[in-house]
Amino acid sequence: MAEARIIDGKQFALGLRARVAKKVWSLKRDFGVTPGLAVVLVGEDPASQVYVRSKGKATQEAGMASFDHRLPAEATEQQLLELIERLNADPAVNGILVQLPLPKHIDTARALAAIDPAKDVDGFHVVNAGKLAAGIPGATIPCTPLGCLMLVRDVMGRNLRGRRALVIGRSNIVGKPMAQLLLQADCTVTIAHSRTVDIAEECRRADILVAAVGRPELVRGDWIKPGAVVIDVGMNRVSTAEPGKTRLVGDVAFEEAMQVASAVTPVPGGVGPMTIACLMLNTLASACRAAGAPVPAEAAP
Ligand SMILES: NC(=O)C1=CN([C@@H]2O[C@H](COP(=O)(O)OP(=O)(O)OC[C@H]3O[C@@H](n4cnc5c(N)ncnc54)[C@H](OP(=O)(O)O)[C@@H]3O)[C@@H](O)[C@H]2O)C=CC1
Ligand SMILES: Nc1nc(=O)c2c([nH]1)NC[C@@H]1CN(c3ccc(C(=O)N[C@@H](CCC(=O)O)C(=O)O)cc3)C=[N+]21
Ligand SMILES: [Mg+2]
Repeated sequence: MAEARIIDGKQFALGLRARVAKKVWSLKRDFGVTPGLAVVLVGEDPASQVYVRSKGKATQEAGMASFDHRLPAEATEQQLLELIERLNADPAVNGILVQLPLPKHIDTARALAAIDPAKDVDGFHVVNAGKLAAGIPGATIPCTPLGCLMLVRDVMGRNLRGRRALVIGRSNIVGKPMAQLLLQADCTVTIAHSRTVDIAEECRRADILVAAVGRPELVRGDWIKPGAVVIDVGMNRVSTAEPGKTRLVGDVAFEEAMQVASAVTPVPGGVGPMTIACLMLNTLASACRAAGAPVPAEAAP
């Protein structure tokens, strides 16, 4: 069989960001509104600093206002909650993203609950998670699952009815909302996790396989159904033969998957860039709702 198609998430994300930038411009022209995204980083974790910088750059490239807020690693939970309250009250801020993970002395659930659900561009607030689960329109959809669904539809078409989907991972930020989206799209959805008995066998049934685990190359080629579409969310930094040098690998053994699947996302260049593009889309959508302007259809899949 021929090798699988490599799903170019980087290219798709560039296109999405260009569509967002156009709509930002018309929102300015027609409603006099410039969307604004505030990113809050607590502490100096180098990986988080890299993400936060690329989010700020993407925000400006989309013509939106970017607000950067840094708190020291020792900041108290109260200081973070006060900052979130100020951002909730600031009309120039349409989106608030509190970069995760937070230092251990801060209660993540409490911080996320403090964000105004209308400004929760991550879609992590229980109001948005609940709306997604209950099928209530107007929810903000978490960026990574939304981006994954866009890539699946780009390959398989919009109609996913009756497809068997397996999501590996059940976190609130990736696995669970991913499963909800696929269910809403009429797939037959299974969720696997660390207590799943025979994960390879579950994988072999799946037409759509989404791996969001955080285990380098866990998913092997012989776990994959021939012709399946494989979405690799994993971002694992592993050491190489060269001392001090690291590289990024996904949760899927990419070369093996390419021999069996019909399409596979690479790491990097797959899901990661889609997460950022969907964050831009969600920020635009929040600004549209605040201004009473039509919400882009792509934000409500
Ligand atoms: N590209 C992007 O934009 C993003 C990438 N990521 C990446 O995606 C991955 C997952 O992230 P996240 O959901 O936050 O991670 P979590 O650690 O919160 O969740 C991991 C999930 O995988 C399950 N799991 C762990 N080990 C196994 C195993 N051996 N077999 C089966 N299931 C297992 C866990 O099961 P249990 O619940 O039983 O513990 C858990 O449900 C990470 O690599 C992360 O870096 C995350 C966000 C965005
Ligand atoms: N509140 C919050 N929201 C998040 O959405 C959030 C978060 N916290 N904490 C961390 C994770 C991780 N995450 C990524 C975003 C972009 C890439 C990305 O752009 N990756 C590129 C480049 C990777 C590289 O080269 O380092 C790629 O995969 O091609 C990856 C991962 C968002 N997260
Ligand atoms: Mg996200």
